[in-house]
Formats: sequence, C-alpha cells, structure tokens
Amino acid sequence: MNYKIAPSILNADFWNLEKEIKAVQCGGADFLHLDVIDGQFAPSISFGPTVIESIRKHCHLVFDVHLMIHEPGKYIPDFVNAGADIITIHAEGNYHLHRLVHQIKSYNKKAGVALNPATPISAIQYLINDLDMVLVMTVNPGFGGQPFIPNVLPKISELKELIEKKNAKVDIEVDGGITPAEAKMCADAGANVFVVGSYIFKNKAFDDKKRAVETIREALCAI
Ligand SMILES: O=C(CO)[C@H](O)[C@H](O)COP(=O)(O)O
Repeated sequence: MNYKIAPSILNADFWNLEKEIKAVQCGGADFLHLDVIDGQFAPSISFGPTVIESIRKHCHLVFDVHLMIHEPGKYIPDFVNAGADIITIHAEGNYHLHRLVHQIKSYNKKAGVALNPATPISAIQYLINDLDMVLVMTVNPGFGGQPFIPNVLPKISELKELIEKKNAKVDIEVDGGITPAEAKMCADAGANVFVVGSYIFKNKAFDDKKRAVETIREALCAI
C-alpha cells in the first residue's frame, strides 16, 4: 500500500517554520497539510492564503489545504492562486457541496470532502465518484493536540466499502490525534493518508522532526 504522510503545521513553531518544514521534507513527508480555520466554522483562527503562498515558493510537497471556514466557495480562487494542490471542504457547511467540489475541480485541483466525527458516510454517498479524497476527522475540528476518537474507526471501514462498491478512486485521509499506533489502526481500517500534527511538532521525544515522521512511516511499513 502506498501510504502518504501529511504533517499538519497547525502546531508548528511559526518562528522556525522554514526549519520545521525542511525537517519533515527530509523525513519523507508526502503532503504538507495546511489547516485554514476562521473562528466561525471551527473555534480557532489559523492562517490564510498569503501564508500558504509564501511557503509554496520554497516547498515541493503536495499542498493539502483543509478549509474549516464559513463560505469556502468565496475563497477557493485565493487558495488555488496560493498554490494548493488538494482543496478539502467540509460536508457540514451551509452550501451546495456538489457545486463547490466541481468549482475546485474546474481549476484542475484535487477535491476532498471532510467529515466531522458525528457526520455519517451517507453525507457523501452520492458524491463519492466526484471526489479525489475523503478526510475523516478523528477529532472535532479547530485545534491540534486533541485525543483520537476511536469510535470513528468503523466509519473508515464503511467508507472503504462504499469506495469499493462504487468503484471510485478516492484517498481516505485521517486527521486528528494520530501517532504511530493510531496510524496503524486507521490503516488497518482502510485509511491511506495520515495527517500528523502534534506528534511531530509538539513532541518532546524528538529533537529532530525528521525522526518523528520516520517513526510514522516505520509503523505503516510494519503492517
Ligand atoms: O484539522 C486539524 C484541527 O482541526 C488538525 O489537522 C489536526 O488536529 C492535526 O493535529 P493533531 O495531530 O495535533 O491532532
């Protein structure tokens, strides 16, 4: 299985962002996960397209932009111009999900839909063949460093079944509270993309963030 590791910079040291991102690149990260939060859709404020554009000039990773914002459709062109490769919007927003997914695809970008822990798979049942990725939230959105919610695991297996049944080509990304142990559990359930924040960026066990990424890869390689 071709597993992808997506470090989330939400809990990185922004003073040392260049060093932090270079370390995860060296550790073999595949994606850079960029959490955009507006204080309305989810209860914190992170960063926007100008920060992403600055990083884009220096980083070759796939930019995986997770929009936890009100009215994401207004800002999709800004994130496209900032250098996003994948844009994920939430299923729970008050908008036409199908329309926005196709808006993202109209820019030749990959489109993802995220599901909060309490949102069922049925929310994307009739959209699955239009998607490139489904992001299964394993914490409630808004903050890094929250504990993994194990009750979400059956949802990953259910999603995998739906993808196979509909003959769709869709990545299953998990996000929230991921350490090597949770990455393994999620991979066993069917996930193939792993967002990892605090385990990499707020972990006293690792002086070198590169090594933290490697330990996630080692856990996945042992499956
Ligand atoms: O989407 C998010 C929060 O809304 C973060 O990506 C997620 O929580 C990752 O951080 P951690 O690994 O620390 O849980």
